Amino acid sequence: MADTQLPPRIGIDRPGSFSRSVFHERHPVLIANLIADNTYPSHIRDRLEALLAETLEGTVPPEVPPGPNRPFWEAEIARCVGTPWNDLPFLWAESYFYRRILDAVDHFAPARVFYGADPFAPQKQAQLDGAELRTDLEAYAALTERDSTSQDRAERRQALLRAALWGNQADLGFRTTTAIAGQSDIVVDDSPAIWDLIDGPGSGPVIVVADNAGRELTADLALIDAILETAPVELHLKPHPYFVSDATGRDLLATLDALAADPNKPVQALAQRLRDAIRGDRLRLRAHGFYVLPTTYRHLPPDLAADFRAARLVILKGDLNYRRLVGDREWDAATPFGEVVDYFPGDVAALRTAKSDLAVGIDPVRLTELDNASPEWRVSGTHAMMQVLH
Ligand SMILES: O=P(O)(O)OC[C@@]1(O)O[C@H](CO)[C@@H](O)[C@@H]1O
Repeated sequence: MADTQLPPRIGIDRPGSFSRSVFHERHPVLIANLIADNTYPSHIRDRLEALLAETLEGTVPPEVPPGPNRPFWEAEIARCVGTPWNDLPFLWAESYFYRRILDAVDHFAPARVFYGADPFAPQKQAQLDGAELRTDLEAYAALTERDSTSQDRAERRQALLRAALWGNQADLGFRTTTAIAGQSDIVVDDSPAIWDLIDGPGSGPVIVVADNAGRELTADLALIDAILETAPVELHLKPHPYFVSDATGRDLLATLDALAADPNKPVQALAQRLRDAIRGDRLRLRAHGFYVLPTTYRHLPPDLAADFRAARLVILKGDLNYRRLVGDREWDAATPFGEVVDYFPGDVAALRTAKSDLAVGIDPVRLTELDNASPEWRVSGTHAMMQVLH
């Protein structure tokens, strides 16, 4: 589909909309949490509160916040300076908001005390230490202990894929103001095609573009371990903190440590296999500046496009990757997935729990049922989808 045919961008101006609630209801709690969780001196707390006030009532200032991708942000801010936050596109505004948070807490300020510190680390660590993750790991241990027949193996692989899918509920940005109300439904399930691509011919890797640290990354790593039985894997991570719990390289290392220290032997063995795979370059790790930009996958940098083209499958995890894949726009949810993402350079699978207004590729009859039965299904995190283009 050509750029000119795309529907309008989702904004944050409409009263009562989900996107507006993210800025006007979620972000005040998010900033309060940052201030409560971290030992920030008053000037950093003041900056965070001023940023929040600016996003609620102010306009985009001319200063370019420090950090990577500077030329990109210089051009974007030159274009948007003076624009009221309320008139910005949702995805752009959120991406810029998180960069401004990192500026406010001195994340990119060399020689300052909080240089490089992750403002969301206390929340991420609490999830790594939490009871929910312990339960996940018990379930993993039980699942992997009874693997003898080929049917068991197929069931185990499918269980790991589903765990990685539902792991996306553990997103701490979403949980800032929303309690999870269970796992209701997989609205689209293209999982047979996912396994066919993973097990298919060719020497290219499966690329997994991670989303959240903690429980989601743990489930992703268990899935990656299963994929490694048939294909090399490349795990793509954020180069710096973003959208609260997005996984960085440091989060990966902390997760491997947590798995290695777990009392369950199968979990310790998982950590060992993953570490061996990293040492042996069968599991490659990559961070890329593209993953912290508000642009969509339509505008991939050439190096990532080449990697995606050479991969046997690209698995995009989570809601934000979905928004960037299909475009954060007012789609008719019945628009075929393949029509929307036909631009993608290779085979791609999107695994997300629905936590924002947009969806595509939903069967029209199913869509009517969903809209009638639970009007909040697009934003409640209780509905999931696994969609494939190949
Ligand atoms: O990418 P993720 O972690 O699945 O979700 C990102 C998210 O928390 O951010 C947006 C609101 O800030 C929503 O799209 C979604 O709820």
